[in-house]
Amino acid sequence: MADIVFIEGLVVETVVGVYDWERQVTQNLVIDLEMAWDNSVPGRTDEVADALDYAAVSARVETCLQALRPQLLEHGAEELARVLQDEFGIAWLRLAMRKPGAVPAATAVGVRIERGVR
Ligand SMILES: Nc1nc2c(c(=O)[nH]1)N=C([C@H](O)[C@@H](O)CO)CN2
Repeated sequence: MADIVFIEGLVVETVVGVYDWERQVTQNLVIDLEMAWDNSVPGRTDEVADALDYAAVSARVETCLQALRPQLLEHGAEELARVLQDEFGIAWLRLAMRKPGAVPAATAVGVRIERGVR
C-alpha cells in the first residue's frame, strides 16, 4: 500500500520524562505520523467513514499520551503505535516523537519507529 494519511507537528502537552522534576510538570511532545491507508476508496466515495480520519487520530494521540505519562519517548511511541494500529486498523505506520528543548544544544531530539507491514 503506497497511500498515506499523515499528521505533522502535532503538539501534545503531557507529563513525560525520567527525572523527578519532570514528573511534577507538563512538557510538549511533537508528533509526526505517516499511516498506510487505501485512499482510493474515500477518493471515490467522498465519505469520511471510508477515510482514516486524521482529526480522530489526532484526538486519540492526545488522550493516549496524556493518560500514559511516559518516562521514555520509546515507551510513549511504542504504546501510541499499538493503540493507533489496534483502534484504527492501521496496517503500517511511521511515528516520530520529538521533545523540544530536552537537549538545549540540539535542534531536536526524539525517536522514530515503524510498525506493521506496508
Ligand atoms: N533515548 C532516550 N533518552 C533519554 C530520554 C528518552 O526518553 N529517551 N529522556 C531523557 C530525559 O527525560 C530528558 O529528556 C530530560 O531532559 C534523557 N534521555
